[in-house]
Amino acid sequence: MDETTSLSPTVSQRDQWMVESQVFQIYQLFATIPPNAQSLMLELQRDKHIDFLTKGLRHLGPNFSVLDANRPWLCYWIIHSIALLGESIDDELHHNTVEFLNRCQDPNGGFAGGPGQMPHLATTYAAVNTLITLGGDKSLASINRDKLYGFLRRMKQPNGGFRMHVEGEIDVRACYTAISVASVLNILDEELTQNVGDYILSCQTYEGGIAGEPGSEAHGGYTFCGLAAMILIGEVNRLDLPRLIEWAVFRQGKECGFQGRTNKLVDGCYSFWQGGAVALLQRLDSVINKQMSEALNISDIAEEKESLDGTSSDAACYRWHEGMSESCSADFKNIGYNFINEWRAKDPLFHSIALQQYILLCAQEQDGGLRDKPGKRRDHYHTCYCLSGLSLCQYSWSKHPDSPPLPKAVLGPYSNLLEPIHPLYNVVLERYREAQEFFVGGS
Ligand SMILES: CC(C)=CCC/C(C)=C/CC/C(C)=C/COP(=O)(O)OP(=O)(O)O
Ligand SMILES: [Zn+2]
Repeated sequence: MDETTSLSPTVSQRDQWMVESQVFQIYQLFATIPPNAQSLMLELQRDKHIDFLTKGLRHLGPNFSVLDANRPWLCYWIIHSIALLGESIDDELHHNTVEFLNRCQDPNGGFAGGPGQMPHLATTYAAVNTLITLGGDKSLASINRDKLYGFLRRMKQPNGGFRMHVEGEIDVRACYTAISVASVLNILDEELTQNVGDYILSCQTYEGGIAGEPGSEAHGGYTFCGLAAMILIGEVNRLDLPRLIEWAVFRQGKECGFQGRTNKLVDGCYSFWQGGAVALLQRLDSVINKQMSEALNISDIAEEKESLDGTSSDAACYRWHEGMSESCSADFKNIGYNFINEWRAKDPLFHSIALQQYILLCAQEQDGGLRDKPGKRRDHYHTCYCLSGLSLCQYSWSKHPDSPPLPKAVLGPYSNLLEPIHPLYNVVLERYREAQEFFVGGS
């Protein structure tokens, strides 16, 4: 390779520079305009977003036929976004959505991507979260929990993981969606949780993040899924949390938003997947401190032992992981179940104002809807996950989910404030509480 070839940029470098230049142009423009114009630029276009979302729930054009096996997802992305904005849909749309999802429910349990299709864990998660978000007895009672439990058991694999559907892939998404619905519907038991922790642990990579499957690359989407699932089953202390934090926080770059994996482009949806993982880690203070102090003690002991008998520090590190699972599991077993009440938040571990800036200035379309990055088109998926990330940012300093954030925590006018979410399930907190009352309190 001659010198010229070695100096020419790679395709990924060019893509990165293009995105940086588009983002910085927006920030430069923002910096040069008067404060009242800045305030307008930072305003969340609530009415336009509601308009874009409600239209999508009533009618979608022929281009959407590619999402025919994802119809409960469209319901979730849209209805959750509307709930985050503090609004709800009218009675007729509410009724029609419950009826539609009921037609997606398989007689043998689980929800399919559309009526007559095969049940799938991802669309089951989307349907359950939608019905919880809609709320009300009719919506909540429409979920056949006994049959759903049977579906989850059929998807369970001997290695601890779950399959997405019959003969489908086994991955960390499947673990999260199965555990999340079982947990929120109060049907989680030992048969479902058995060895899930081993499977997820086998997906934590040398970088510190979590991959979709053992041996793959760490990715924000799977990292959120793996971490949330580990919290829900009370085994989060088994992950190497200091490395996970380091990997996750360094995914926020100079564009102010998050990337999904090392050396890839910023994308608004990772405001939730990565921002959500960091928000969860922020609340695991005591587990992380315990891991760190145990690591220090162990490495002191390891050094001493190595000087005595030449045992390698790798072996000591392995023992540290083994020891952790025994010594901590009793203390932290309940952390998943009590998570929302234990809201012992520290200051955010990510730059919350910078992320809000990316979401409002780069991901928001002034005509409604949010997107991946400047130059891309709005869509319902990115609208949902950009708004979910924005909500996390706004409450990231709050010591308790019920205390409204201080104005300085909310970038732009205070009217930008969204509803708080439960960070493990990504449903609006108030709707989660109603579901808890229905599935746990009442039964
Ligand atoms: C609950 C549930 C079903 C969660 C799904 C989580 C999730 C978003 C997983 C990401 C999947 C993935 C490998 C995307 C990479 O896409 P890419 O290569 O186009 O994007 P990138 O360049 O940003 O990595
Ligand atoms: Zn995206």
